[in-house]
Amino acid sequence: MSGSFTLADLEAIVAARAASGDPKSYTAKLAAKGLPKTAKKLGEEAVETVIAALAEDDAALAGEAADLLYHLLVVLRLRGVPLDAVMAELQRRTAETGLEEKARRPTPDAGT
Ligand SMILES: N=c1c2ncn([C@@H]3O[C@H](COP(=O)(O)OP(=O)(O)OP(=O)(O)O)[C@@H](O)[C@H]3O)c2ncn1[C@@H]1O[C@H](COP(=O)(O)O)[C@@H](O)[C@H]1O
Repeated sequence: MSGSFTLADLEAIVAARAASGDPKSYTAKLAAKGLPKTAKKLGEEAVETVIAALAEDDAALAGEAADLLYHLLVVLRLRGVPLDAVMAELQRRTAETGLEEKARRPTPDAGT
């Protein structure tokens, strides 16, 4: 059980470790590589999560999802986007259904 541990708690850990310069910190090492490398890593974790969702057991999927959320928080940190901004957007979307929100999105340019 995770108790009261939240993504906001992990966000604070990520912020502190990214700024720590601690040679033993994976977060510091990743942050030092910069946004392009970290974003690429996030993409890899997303693919690994998809593979786990389709072909692995529940524990493997939970592990890959944890890797994905952690790497997302590192990317958000490097971009200076607080988790609160993501949560505010998700909360705003609760006012309507996903399909209603989708219908309001700009349609892709058909090339005309
Ligand atoms: N939640 C995580 C977390 N999830 C995944 N990972 C790391 O993400 C990496 C993903 O593994 P991969 O095999 O995909 O990648 P890798 O080959 O190890 O790394 P690359 O060389 O590919 O970059 C592993 O090294 C994991 O340890 C994490 N590292 C840190 N945290 C949290 O961050 C805290 C601080 O960690 P440090 O910054 O290491 O002190 C920890 O106490 C945790 O709470």
